[in-house]
Amino acid sequence: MAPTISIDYSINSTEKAHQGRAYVTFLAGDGDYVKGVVGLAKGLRKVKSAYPLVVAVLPDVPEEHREILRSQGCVVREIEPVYPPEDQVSYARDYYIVNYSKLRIWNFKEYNKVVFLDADIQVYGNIDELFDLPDGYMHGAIGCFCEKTWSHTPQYTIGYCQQCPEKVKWPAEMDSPPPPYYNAGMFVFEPNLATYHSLLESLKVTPPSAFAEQDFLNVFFEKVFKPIPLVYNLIMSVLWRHPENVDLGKVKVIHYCAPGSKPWKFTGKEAFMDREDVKMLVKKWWDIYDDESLDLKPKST
Ligand SMILES: O=c1ccn([C@@H]2O[C@H](COP(=O)(O)OP(=O)(O)O)[C@@H](O)[C@H]2O)c(=O)[nH]1
Ligand SMILES: OC[C@H]1O[C@H](O[C@@H]2[C@@H](O)[C@H](O)[C@@H](O)[C@H](O)[C@@H]2O)[C@H](O)[C@@H](O)[C@H]1O
Ligand SMILES: [Mn+2]
Repeated sequence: MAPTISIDYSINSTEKAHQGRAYVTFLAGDGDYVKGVVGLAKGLRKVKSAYPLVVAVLPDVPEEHREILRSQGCVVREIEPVYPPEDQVSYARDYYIVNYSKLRIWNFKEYNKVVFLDADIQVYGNIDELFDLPDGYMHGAIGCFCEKTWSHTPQYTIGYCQQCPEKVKWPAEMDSPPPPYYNAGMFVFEPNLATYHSLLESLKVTPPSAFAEQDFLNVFFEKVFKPIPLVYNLIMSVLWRHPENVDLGKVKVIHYCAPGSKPWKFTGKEAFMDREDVKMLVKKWWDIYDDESLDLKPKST
């Protein structure tokens, strides 16, 4: 009688927890941001990330682009757009209105922990440890108020920045300084249906503002926001606004959000784009994007 071999298909609790983890990015339109997602997929593969990259795509992302993403191992998931209430508002950049659709990822309930990354982000060091950050918080890296995009704010007017709160003191007559404000290009959270519905309900009564969903998320999660080091989301402009806060050799995540810094449309003509560190980082991005050995199915040599 052949021995019966019982195969244990039960997975251990660690593997089970890890199964619910994913990197998520967001793609809208039929333009070149798809190159950002391909670069991100290859960058995550290069640093041997243990979790899949899910791409939340708006309906206007063409099937051809979705196929490219699937061929790079991405999970492509269509989401419906989210629009803020109709209102007169001048966004810091006209297209920011599209970014409210990021809110749909709180409905990705098949995942219990998500690291969100903008498509103009590249990961140069493994960041899987972010999934072990404590539950119940919104983890993110604080941004910078020194770019012209902030010229409409009191902090910009008085020269205050959270990256160097001692440099220009917040005047007592202006009450308290703004609470820590994170850049919504990278954050760590748990999808949750109740939170998702609360976000959508709250958005219905929140007038849109210059930084669209980034402003909205900062207010919504203010009480549970936990800052994490800049190494996990270095806003490129910090390189020249706060060089004392950056050790580029230790940075794991670069966010190509400075005007003119998107690698796929880099001309080097905008302000600060002729810097050696910027040109090096753009080349670094292209080296990964063009590296065929990082394709999901490397072309047979
Ligand atoms: O036409 C667009 C505009 C934005 N995005 C997505 O929305 C994110 C936020 O926009 P962006 O990164 O341009 O804002 P920034 O960080 O530069 O202010 C992008 O990274 C993409 O993931 C997109 O896919 N298509
Ligand atoms: O829709 C609003 C966007 O606002 C943020 O970008 C801005 C903001 O961070 C400013 O602080 C910087 O000055 C600026 O350069 C940068 O582009 C997020 O990166 C993006 O994902 C998205 O949320
Ligand atoms: Mn971005």
